[in-house]
Amino acid sequence: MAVYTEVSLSEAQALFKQLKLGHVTSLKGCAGGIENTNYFASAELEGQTHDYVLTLFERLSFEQLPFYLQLMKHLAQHGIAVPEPTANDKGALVFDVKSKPAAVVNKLSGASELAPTPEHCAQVGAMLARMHLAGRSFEPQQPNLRGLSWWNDTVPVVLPYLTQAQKALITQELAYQNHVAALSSYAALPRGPIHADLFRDNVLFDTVNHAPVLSGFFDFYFAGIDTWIFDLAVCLNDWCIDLETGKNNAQNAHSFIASYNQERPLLAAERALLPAMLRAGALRFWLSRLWDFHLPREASMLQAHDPSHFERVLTQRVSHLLDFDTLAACA
Ligand SMILES: Nc1ncnc2c1ncn2[C@@H]1O[C@H](COP(=O)(O)OP(=O)(O)OP(=O)(O)O)[C@@H](O)[C@H]1O
Ligand SMILES: N[C@@H](CCO)C(=O)O
Repeated sequence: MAVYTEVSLSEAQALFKQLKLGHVTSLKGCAGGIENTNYFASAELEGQTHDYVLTLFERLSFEQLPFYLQLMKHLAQHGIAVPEPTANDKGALVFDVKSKPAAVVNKLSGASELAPTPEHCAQVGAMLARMHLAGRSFEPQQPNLRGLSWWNDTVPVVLPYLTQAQKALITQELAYQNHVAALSSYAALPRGPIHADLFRDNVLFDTVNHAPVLSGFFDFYFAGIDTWIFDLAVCLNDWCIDLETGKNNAQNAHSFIASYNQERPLLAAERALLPAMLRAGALRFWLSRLWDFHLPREASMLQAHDPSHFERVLTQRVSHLLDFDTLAACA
């Protein structure tokens, strides 16, 4: 149960009053999630009930949060289905609840799809592309804090915990990624705000007439400025991967890339570097999972995910350099 900090109805009431969201009629701790305290709240305003999520951030600070919340607000206001943070009179999006930074966003409907089909992938791919385009007019800058410089800092920290074969794989991959990052074709890639963690559990779908309808993306707290193709690669490494074997699911990948490409045609340089970015995405999550697993932070509430899954994905991505059929199909 992800309620690390208890919030009373009257504390929620005070915040909702400040935000002019009406009278809180229900407040329930949310069982999902492991990083933050989340409450589902309903509030009545002018005879209508609206549903919200009240989040108390257990890891991120008051200073770090505006980038993420402003990005969500910007995307929501540009027609992308993401939770929109509520501002107070002064335009602030982060508030103090129980000495923790807190925010209130609208609740998206639906549920995560943990066994996605090509139809789910098509909808996520299209909205990912639209999200990238909508992000072009977002001005605040914050790098992807889980990007190359974090990999360079963190690989040496996890090395002592690895077997010889794992050490070889991770150091060779890091060297390869440093090489890619130095290429002029990499420097020229289009970039902007990316989600950077858009896994199956960060997307919700409704069911309408027995068919899935994407209701939105959430959990933007690893977002940052990075290449759009890296964001696409992170998605392909989760939505289009067999979780048992780490193997590419070509049907899902084709659907994901084709619908992304329809909204925003990939540049030749992006196509050329996609295989390298698939490796980068696998390295990023293998590394963060190794780091969480072997070096749990003090008093951390995070339950580490299985690192070996992304070791398998990386191995697959390195040995099957490119799923040519998938890319060719969306050319
Ligand atoms: N805006 C939203 N609308 C609907 N449901 C939401 C929203 N935000 C969060 N949720 C629900 O709350 C659950 C927990 O949210 P989230 O995944 O952001 O938790 P977390 O603890 O912040 O992060 P983590 O994914 O790292 O555990 C989600 O699985 C989702 O079901
Ligand atoms: N999506 C990440 C968890 C952090 O949000 C992972 O699966 O390792």
